[in-house]
Amino acid sequence: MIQFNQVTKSYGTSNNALNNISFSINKGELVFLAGHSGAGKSTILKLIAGIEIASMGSTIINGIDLAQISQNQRTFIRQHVGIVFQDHKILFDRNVFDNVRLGLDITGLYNKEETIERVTSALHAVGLEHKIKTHPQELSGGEQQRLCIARAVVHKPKILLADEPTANLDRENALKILELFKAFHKAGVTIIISAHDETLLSDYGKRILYLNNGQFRG
Ligand SMILES: Nc1ncnc2c1ncn2[C@@H]1O[C@H](COP(=O)(O)OP(=O)(O)OP(=O)(O)O)[C@@H](O)[C@H]1O
Repeated sequence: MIQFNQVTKSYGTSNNALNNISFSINKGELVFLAGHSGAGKSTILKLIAGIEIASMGSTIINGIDLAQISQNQRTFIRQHVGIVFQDHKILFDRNVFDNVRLGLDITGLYNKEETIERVTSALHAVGLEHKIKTHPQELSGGEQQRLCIARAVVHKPKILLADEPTANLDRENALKILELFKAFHKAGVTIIISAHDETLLSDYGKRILYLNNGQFRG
């Protein structure tokens, strides 16, 4: 379902962010991306989401080479991808409901009733249904992360990408967030989670891809 063939990504600086990497991830897999700051984890996620394009090599999602498609097709692919961004991208002038609703904008086809149903169901899935009218500044760090996850899944994506979703959380809250991803995984979603804290990941018995300076190690 996700295939990288000899992918190199350069941002025009002296070192490549990714250097000739190849891997594939099957439909329904849960995979962790581990590695130091600057190793290239976010770059892999951005390539899968079609936010960035590979400089060399091919990035294939569901048999479609992202380098070969039109902007419209790219939007279509992105409708099947949910992203939990590293910098959260929470809008603090809107309440929880409106922040989650933003996740539906990429599809934009829902009437008011469907919108309410989808947002409520996403908030229920992350245990935030009681905070629907709350403003984000009144949420704890863990709750803000749950809000980001609800926004990422509200359009029911087939692929869920999460960039350092456990950063800045204590171990207890980080484990709760990982449990949430496990629940989406059980529901059949393909999930890729980046994290620099390898000790957190090792207990999970899932596949871990270790990155070091834009290449896989081990
Ligand atoms: N937009 C950009 N322009 C120039 N260089 C970039 C850009 N984005 C990333 N890089 C560089 O590419 C390399 C890989 O960055 P990337 O963000 O993928 O790493 P990361 O493993 O996600 O790091 P972190 O854990 O700190 O988020 C780094 O050297 C980074 O400085």
